[in-house]
Amino acid sequence: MSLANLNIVSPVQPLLVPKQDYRDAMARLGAAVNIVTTDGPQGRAGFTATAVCSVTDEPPTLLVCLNRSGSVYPIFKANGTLCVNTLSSEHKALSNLFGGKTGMQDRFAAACWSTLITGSPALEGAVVSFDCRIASINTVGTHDVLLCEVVAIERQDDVDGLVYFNRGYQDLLTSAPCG
Ligand SMILES: NC(=O)C1=CN([C@@H]2O[C@H](COP(=O)(O)OP(=O)(O)OC[C@H]3O[C@@H](n4cnc5c(N)ncnc54)[C@H](O)[C@@H]3O)[C@@H](O)[C@H]2O)C=CC1
Ligand SMILES: Cc1cc2nc3c(=O)[nH]c(=O)nc-3n(C[C@H](O)[C@H](O)[C@H](O)COP(=O)(O)O)c2cc1C
Repeated sequence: MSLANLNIVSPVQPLLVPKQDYRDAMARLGAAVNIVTTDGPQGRAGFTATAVCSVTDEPPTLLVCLNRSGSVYPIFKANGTLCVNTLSSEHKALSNLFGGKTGMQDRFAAACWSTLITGSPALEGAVVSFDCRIASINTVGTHDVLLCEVVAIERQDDVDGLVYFNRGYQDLLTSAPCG
């Protein structure tokens, strides 16, 4: 038999773990907290996201996983640009506000914003803001994976970071206390 005829994908599908087991396990995987924003022809929108990570530095690319059932989904897709604002320890209330069910006006009124290149809102006081154009989109289950090329960066090196772990927030100190 030639190698080309070998069936390397098993016809027997292994059973998948239940959704709640997966969520309980993912709750133990700490992650940075971000507010992802956009502005453009379809208007302004933003949402809290932990499903963000670096893909490659050539070209500088990160990914954002966005639930297609969210009110913000069609706005991001149509605008084609976004800004990933990584939150500091001062931003816990803002994270909850952008985490759903609040109108866009109220979400954005709670903080100060500027713009970098794309026009997507950059959060003042963010640990870092990555201004991006959406280069491609892959659909996986309930989410779209947005592959985003970074066109501008703004950093603040002297603020403490924020991590979401065990369904709660933890501060990340920029410099450990002396002693
Ligand atoms: N990737 C996502 O879409 C995430 C969505 N959320 C949203 O925030 C709500 C509160 O989250 P938690 O307090 O952490 O409790 P939870 O029990 O609903 O979620 C636990 C963990 O599972 C993962 N998760 C939750 N919903 C998910 C989804 N639809 N797709 C993929 N992964 C998901 C995340 O890592 C989350 O921290 C969730 O119910 C969900 O709506 C939270 C974190 C990530
Ligand atoms: C801590 C936290 C992390 C979240 N991470 C994501 C994420 O990575 N991707 C996502 O699509 N939604 C995520 N969400 C949910 C969105 O923020 C929420 O669905 C979004 O604000 C849209 O809500 P709306 O449909 O009420 O406008 C997260 C929520 C919280 C509180």
